[in-house]
Amino acid sequence: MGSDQTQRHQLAVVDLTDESMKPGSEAWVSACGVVRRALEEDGCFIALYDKVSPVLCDSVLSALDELFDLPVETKKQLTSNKPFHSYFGVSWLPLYESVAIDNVLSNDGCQKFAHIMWPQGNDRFCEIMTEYGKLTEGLDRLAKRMVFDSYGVDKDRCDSFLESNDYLLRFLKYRKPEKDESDLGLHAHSDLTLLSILHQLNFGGLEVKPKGKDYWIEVDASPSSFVIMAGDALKMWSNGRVHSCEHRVVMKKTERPRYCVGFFSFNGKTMEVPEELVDDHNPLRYKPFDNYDYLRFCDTSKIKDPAKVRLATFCGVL
Ligand SMILES: O=C(O)CCC(=O)C(=O)O
Ligand SMILES: [Fe+2]
Repeated sequence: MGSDQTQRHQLAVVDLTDESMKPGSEAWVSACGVVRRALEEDGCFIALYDKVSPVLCDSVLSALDELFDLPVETKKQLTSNKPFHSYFGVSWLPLYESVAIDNVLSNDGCQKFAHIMWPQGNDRFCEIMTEYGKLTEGLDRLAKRMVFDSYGVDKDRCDSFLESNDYLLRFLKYRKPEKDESDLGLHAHSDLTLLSILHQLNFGGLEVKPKGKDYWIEVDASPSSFVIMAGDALKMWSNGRVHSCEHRVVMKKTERPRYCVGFFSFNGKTMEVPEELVDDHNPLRYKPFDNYDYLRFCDTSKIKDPAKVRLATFCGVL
């Protein structure tokens, strides 16, 4: 449906490489407006961010080749008591496989992961992923600060919110489809996160569906462009203003596997809608909630419900 519409619908691009864009400056205020509109209408925007260098991207790519070459039995040893934090590979998504480092920025997050994958550990892998994680955290903080600013929620509240953010660094590999196999890499879904930052390392394939539309927009890959997407938790925090982005992956015709890195944020403390986002036109829609309770809630059959329904059943104000 509507390939013309798809071509006309461009996702917002926000250039965060501009060092002069400091909070409070004219450029910052205008960019915050773009971010807010994009998250409300499309659920995502493209951030241009050059702190993660092409050299680091290449190192991540080689590290991922090495990681995914390990036997499936080894990767399956990655388990977690948090839902959606373990190895993921299922027969109904034959092209897709992923593993993740929980608490990637903690002292032992990477080390614990590396010891599961390589019994002797892997210092080089940890160095690369720690550097990558820190730089991507910078982008996450910037994006959240822009969201808070755009809704008039002050810096101190943003800082204290960020203090209780947890980060999961997920590595995703998609093999090329065999002849007669579907090219669907990952089914349409929205994430349970606050923000999901997706970095398509070598090939595109990610598609997003803008709010209320019936077409998909392809997102190009480049080392310096990151897709910043709102998840269900940010939708609840924003009193339903932000759209929790629906997305999927359709594999391109490539010989090489596609690699993507997802930097997913959750909040470890009870979250509530800030008072700035509630008024007569926008009455309170969600009760205070716990992000990890929400993951546990979705871990059962609820994950199959449309995002709107599962959010309302989880903590909607009746
Ligand atoms: O591979 C991608 O581009 C998307 C991954 C994704 O949507 C996810 O892990 O939730
Ligand atoms: Fe996703």
